[in-house]
Amino acid sequence: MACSLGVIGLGRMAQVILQSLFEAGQFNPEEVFGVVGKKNSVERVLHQFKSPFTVVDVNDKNAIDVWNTPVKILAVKPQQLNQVQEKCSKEFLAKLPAKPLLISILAGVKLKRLQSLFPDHVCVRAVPNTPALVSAGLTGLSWGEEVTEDQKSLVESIFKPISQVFELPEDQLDAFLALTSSGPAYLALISEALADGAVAAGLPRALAQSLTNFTLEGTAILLKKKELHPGQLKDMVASPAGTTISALRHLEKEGVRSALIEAVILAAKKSREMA
Ligand SMILES: NC(=O)C1=CN([C@@H]2O[C@H](COP(=O)(O)OP(=O)(O)OC[C@H]3O[C@@H](n4cnc5c(N)ncnc54)[C@H](O)[C@@H]3O)[C@@H](O)[C@H]2O)C=CC1
Ligand SMILES: O=C(O)[C@@H]1CCC=N1
Repeated sequence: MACSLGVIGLGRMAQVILQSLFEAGQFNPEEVFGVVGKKNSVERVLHQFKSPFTVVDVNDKNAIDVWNTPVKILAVKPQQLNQVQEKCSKEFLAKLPAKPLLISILAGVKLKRLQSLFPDHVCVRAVPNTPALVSAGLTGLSWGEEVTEDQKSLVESIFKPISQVFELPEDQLDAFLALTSSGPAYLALISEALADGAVAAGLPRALAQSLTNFTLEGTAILLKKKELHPGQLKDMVASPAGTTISALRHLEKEGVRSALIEAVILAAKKSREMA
């Protein structure tokens, strides 16, 4: 049976997307054809999913079948893009009724480059993030030339069950990625550090981590629901001569605000360099 969805590269982010698509019933496992980079990854991926979908490694003779799918998610690292392009089968592409859709989630790689590497495809860029695993993700989308309204709807139907979707001009995608795709790692680091602080101040580890997560979640909900500016919330919490203002004073002295600003700028710069 010809598969409807090809996935090239089944690392961490592709697995998040695929897992969520299966859970949302958006694709059935038997409709999916996956290609991985190494032979021993086949077993790892199948074990992880526990659902029977076709996965082969890039050197398998059947790997070429992935080019026979009308929709593909390209999820290798930017450095692996040329290797993928070398295996692209013109023979299959010529047999497809319409130009197939290639959805690239690669950081930084521009539509212009994708279109020149894969001229027989209609290309789209999607910038997802890991909270998609719990349907709380964000995805930035930029459309390549020739994308039809039907293809736009199809791409949205892939990402909407797992994330809020934002259509953006392509030149904003690096900043979007630096904030939302890399963001979970910054917040995880902050979460771990805050829990360490609570342990140092006397709480048991598991309780400290759980309370930290609730505090982050509650704060995000409060800011969003009440449409508060972060500065307003800070002022609501910091009592005169109280605990919070002494902690905030220390954070400012250590340059935490500036470090976070620079972190996002650096991630956006790195994304641009990956192009
Ligand atoms: N991890 C994240 O949170 C996000 C990642 N991205 C982008 O998603 C892409 C994948 O990232 P990760 O999943 O984190 O990386 P990863 O390293 O976990 O996954 C890449 C996978 O591609 C496989 N691969 C290598 N060469 C291949 C080939 N020729 N054919 C098929 N498969 C091949 C590798 O074996 C590996 O499993 C990157 O381009 C990254 O910029 C975008 C947004 C968020
Ligand atoms: O760290 C990375 O390069 C990828 C892209 C954004 C999140 N993870």
